[in-house]
Amino acid sequence: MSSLSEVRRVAIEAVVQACRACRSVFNQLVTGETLIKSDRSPVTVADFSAQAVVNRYLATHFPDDAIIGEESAQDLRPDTPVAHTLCNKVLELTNAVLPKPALTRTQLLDTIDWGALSAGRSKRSRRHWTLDPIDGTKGFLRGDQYAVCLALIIDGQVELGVMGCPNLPAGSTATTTTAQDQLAPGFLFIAERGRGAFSRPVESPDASVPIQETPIRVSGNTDLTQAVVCESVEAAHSSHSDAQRIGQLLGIQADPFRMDSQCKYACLARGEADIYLRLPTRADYIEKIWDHATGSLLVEEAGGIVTDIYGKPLDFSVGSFLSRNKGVIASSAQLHPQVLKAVQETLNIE
Ligand SMILES: Nc1ncnc2c1ncn2[C@@H]1O[C@H](COP(=O)(O)O)[C@@H](O)[C@H]1OP(=O)(O)O
Ligand SMILES: [Mg+2]
Ligand SMILES: [Mg+2]
Ligand SMILES: [Mg+2]
Repeated sequence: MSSLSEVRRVAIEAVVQACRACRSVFNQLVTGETLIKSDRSPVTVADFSAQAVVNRYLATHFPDDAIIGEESAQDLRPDTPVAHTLCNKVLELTNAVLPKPALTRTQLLDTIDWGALSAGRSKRSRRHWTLDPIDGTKGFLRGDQYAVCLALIIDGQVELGVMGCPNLPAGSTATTTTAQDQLAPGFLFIAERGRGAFSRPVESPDASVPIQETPIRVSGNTDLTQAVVCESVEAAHSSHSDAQRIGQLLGIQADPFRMDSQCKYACLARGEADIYLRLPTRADYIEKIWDHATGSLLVEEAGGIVTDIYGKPLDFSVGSFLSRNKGVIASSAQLHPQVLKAVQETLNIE
């Protein structure tokens, strides 16, 4: 079994290289390189490539570990010109960042599907990874925020989380990203259960200078009138109208800031926002583990609390879905009881 420091090192390297693949795509992305999945959500060559890169690192270093990743290579496998073009593009991107030898087409497809192909392991294993290769694909396509999110789950508990946010500026809650932000290195966040949460640049502007990690903490603000709430850009992912009513009940003055992806958890963890609300828009939507595993550990290790709208901790022990939870409320430990109460009053939860 590898030491935790080795696991941490490999997870960071995998996410850094996946971020590199995403960045190189953004500058060249053309419409034909986006697919709409059966659930109507978009997926790009960058999502496939980032999943291939991370899975390759994990499969090489931890061949016995199971992986639950968001994407599958199903749309790249058909023997059609469209699938071939897409697949070649993913292959080129992936091989540009992975160590040699280069992957073949078949190896690429199997690497993307590594989690599913080795699914038997997740039943036997006490530990597995979960990966969202690009969380916030809509943000990515707009040139705004997105995150590469990797987490290690052992016995149903998230133990390690690494989140790469290539477009995230330093200490700004601006929702749109400037050309300058896209050129900056962005931020990478690391959380280890019981060992704290840290921030560093995704890459060093100067390869000869070692990258420093800085510990991060949630905000110490206890004045709700001054609190900053963050929520999804997409009203379909979190109810903006319920959040507005909750904000009024709490006496919050500022408008919420809207941002795609788990970057919201990172902004909370580094004290830039006070409250993250993810309020259900549909009774039948069940959150997926890869959308919350990394972010929730980051906030907890930075001193915050993460629950669902019932006040229950997120339960990562039941497969790919958070089927025992509904919505998310995250904030500092001081503010959480008041926020939860306002959410429950507004949503008529007994
Ligand atoms: N109805 C929904 N409620 C909550 N989250 C959703 C919903 N539909 C999709 N999502 C997920 O929200 C995530 C983005 O969140 P955010 O709004 O915070 O950027 C995506 O991973 C997306 O999953 P998917 O990739 O399967 O579409
Ligand atoms: Mg998606
Ligand atoms: Mg995704
Ligand atoms: Mg996601």
